Amino acid sequence: MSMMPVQDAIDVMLSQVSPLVATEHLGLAAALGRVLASDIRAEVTVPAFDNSAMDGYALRAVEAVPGNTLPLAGTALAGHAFEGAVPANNCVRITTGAVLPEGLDTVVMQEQVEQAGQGIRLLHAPKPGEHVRKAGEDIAPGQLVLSKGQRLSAVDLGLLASIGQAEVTVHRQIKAAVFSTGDELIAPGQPLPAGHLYDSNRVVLTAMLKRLDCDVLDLGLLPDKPEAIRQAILQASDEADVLITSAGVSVGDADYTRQLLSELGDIGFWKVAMKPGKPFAFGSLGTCWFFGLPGNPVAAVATMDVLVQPVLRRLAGEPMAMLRQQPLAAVSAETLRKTPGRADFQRGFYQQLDGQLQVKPVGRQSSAVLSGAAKANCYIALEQERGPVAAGEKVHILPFYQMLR
Ligand SMILES: Nc1nc2c(c(=O)[nH]1)N[C@H]1C(S)=C(S)[C@@H](COP(=O)(O)OP(=O)(O)OC[C@H]3O[C@@H](n4cnc5c(N)ncnc54)[C@H](O)[C@@H]3O)O[C@H]1N2
Ligand code: MOO
Repeated sequence: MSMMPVQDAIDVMLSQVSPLVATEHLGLAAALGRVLASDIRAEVTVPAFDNSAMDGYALRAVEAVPGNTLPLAGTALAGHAFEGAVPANNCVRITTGAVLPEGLDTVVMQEQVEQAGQGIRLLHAPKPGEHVRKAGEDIAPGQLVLSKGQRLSAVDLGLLASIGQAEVTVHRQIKAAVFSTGDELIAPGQPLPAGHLYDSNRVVLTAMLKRLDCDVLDLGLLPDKPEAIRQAILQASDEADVLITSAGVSVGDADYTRQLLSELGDIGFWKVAMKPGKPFAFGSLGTCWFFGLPGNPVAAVATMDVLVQPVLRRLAGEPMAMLRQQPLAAVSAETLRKTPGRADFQRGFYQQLDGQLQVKPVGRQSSAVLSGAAKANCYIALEQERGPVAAGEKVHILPFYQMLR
């Protein structure tokens, strides 16, 4: 089987999955990171009334002649409006957010007046409407506030609260099963026998899935025994929407996962022209999608970020238009090794320097070494057919804020 270019692999997967249809109603406190299942339109006006943007004095702009003294007719505090009519050539003491009294149109900041007996003396001529927030200037009734498919941020939740909404309808969470395989693996916290290493992939993958608000079904650390792996695959296909495994997808003697998958389900494709991450497998087990990630820790992370992330976001209900990762242009500070044939996702650190982004590789670039990846803040994404990069050449980077870190 030949290697599939990265974008083709993403396109093939996206052409097959569609958003989970089930939805649920959640209170705002539980909705952070969830994906909206319908458009949200405002039923209210925000702000609901003309109000003051400053602490100061409300008046009529036509009566505000510098040097004149205006007597105080009363007080308007936030939450406690001034009731009644304001006599001609009077003003009202007002605080930020208080209702603008009937008939008044302008607010003068308190720093721009002098106290004068029972009133104030104006030091400047305000513009009509100065420091007044008009009713509806933020949101009008019927206005689209948030669109279906939007993943809710902290600010989005605040926006919903500001229009009086206490609940939202969101897509249900993706149920994602995860397991690790390998007789050489030991759970963290245990002593490490000779020839073994700790199972870090399951920890990383679970955390990355939580970043996308998935409900994780941890099927544990499995030995290289076909029967154990078969049971886990069957459980995942019964209970989960996706199964994400690491290791066992290459050509080694104990690489059972891919073998079992072709027996129990369908392999869509295997091998992507990506470094790290070549032995990635995609397929299905009935209604459960399967992603077989390479065992090397950095390869598992990179394939999760670049290949699996868009597919999970689509499944969660995000629109196609939101899924494409947005590379930035940067200048490489160093020469980079690269051979044509696979798109390379080197781990880099970028910063702003002399008005442009500059990037350099960090740590050892081996796909078995997590320490370099932990210091990086971006992938240096080198195109499939590109060769070595000289210092000073333009490259594309994918900042980790777009990734599942
Ligand atoms: N003859 C070939 N050998 C290899 C090829 C190839 O094309 N031909 N590809 C290499 C590449 S690239 C990768 S990546 C790995 C992927 O192999 P597998 O996905 O089958 O994974 P394993 O061989 O079982 O393990 C690879 C490596 O990762 C460690 N590992 C596995 N699971 C975990 C875990 N949960 N936590 C931490 N580390 C893990 C494992 O011990 C190995 O060191 O194959 C190359 N070989
Ligand atoms: O491509 Mo493997 O996934 O580099 O080490």
